[in-house]
Amino acid sequence: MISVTDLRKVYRARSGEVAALDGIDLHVAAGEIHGVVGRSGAGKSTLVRCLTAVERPTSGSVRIDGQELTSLGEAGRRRARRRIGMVFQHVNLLDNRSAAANVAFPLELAGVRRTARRARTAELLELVGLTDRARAYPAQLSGGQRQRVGIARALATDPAVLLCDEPTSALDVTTTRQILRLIKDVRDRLGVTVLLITHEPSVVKEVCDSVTLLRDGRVAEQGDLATVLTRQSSRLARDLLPILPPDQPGPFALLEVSFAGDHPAGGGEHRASLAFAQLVRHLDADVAVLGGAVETYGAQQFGRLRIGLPPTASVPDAVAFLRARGLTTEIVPGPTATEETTAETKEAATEETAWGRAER
Ligand SMILES: Nc1ncnc2c1ncn2[C@@H]1O[C@H](COP(=O)(O)OP(=O)(O)OP(=O)(O)O)[C@@H](O)[C@H]1O
Repeated sequence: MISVTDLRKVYRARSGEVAALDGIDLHVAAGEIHGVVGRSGAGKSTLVRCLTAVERPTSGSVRIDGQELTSLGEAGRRRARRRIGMVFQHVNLLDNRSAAANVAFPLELAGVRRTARRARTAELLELVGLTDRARAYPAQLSGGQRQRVGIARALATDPAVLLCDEPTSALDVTTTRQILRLIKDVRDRLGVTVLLITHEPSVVKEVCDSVTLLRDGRVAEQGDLATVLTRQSSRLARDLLPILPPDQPGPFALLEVSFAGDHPAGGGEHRASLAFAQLVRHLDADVAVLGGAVETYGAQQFGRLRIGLPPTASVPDAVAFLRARGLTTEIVPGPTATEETTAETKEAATEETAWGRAER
């Protein structure tokens, strides 16, 4: 549905050229919710402008719903924009129009007749849970309600893609969660493809099926959520499943284990805890759980655990054992390892880096 290939946008500034986007590939299947996350300056706004054909890329291709945007003239770009519903951080509703009239506005512009307009507006207000606030003016609505009106308005012309640019950045935690649930609900009911741009990694784990981490105009990490969160040295996994560093060094070699799988309560196997129990038996040594973060989203459970191995245990053996059971396992380099394990740790860590590079 959304297909961006080798997209580059270079701005000429007084200080020289700035590559705001430097070879972006991004493919989002129909009906998927894809998150694009990145810090300030990563290139998110430039990407939004290229996707909405407001900005012409320096090179590369942007296809939405099968249509190439980069080669269109002004009229074609205007038409293409109608296939994209936009939701912004600041909703920009028309103050002198009621919620219903705001939702109806794009239908008026598209020349939809009054009766059809009314029916569609009622349907959309019902979809976003605002039927009883149809006559309220923006000043009489809360921030979350205004965003709901914004979502209904974006969906009015039945777009193929809903592009949400920082849709929750101005909202509190509870309202953020409600709006994200609404976006998911809208996708489930209408099958619309959603691209959600945000600087907050936590937004991604709430609703996204897949994610792209942008850094300095490039794709730093990309894939479905489970793959990205269990990838070796994933920056997103560290942000989304943070583990506090240990209070004090102990006589342990430290391993970090990441996993994703079906939630055990839903009948899924509890791969990680099974593997740890087996590891204890295999090593015939105590394995300490020193920290961790486990979260459940939908039917999936994601986790990162830091475990400590006693000096008697072989680190490479433990790493191989856990990896063979499908768990992403990394050695945490640090001063906590004993002399004997340090050599092994370094060796394994070198392998680790090479493996990471090979994978990329
Ligand atoms: N019109 C422009 N002229 C020159 N440089 C620009 C222009 N627009 C963006 N840039 C530069 O391109 C890079 C990416 O900017 P962009 O606004 O896309 O990032 P962003 O991820 O949206 O950041 P933020 O979250 O702060 O909005 C930055 O280095 C920015 O300074």
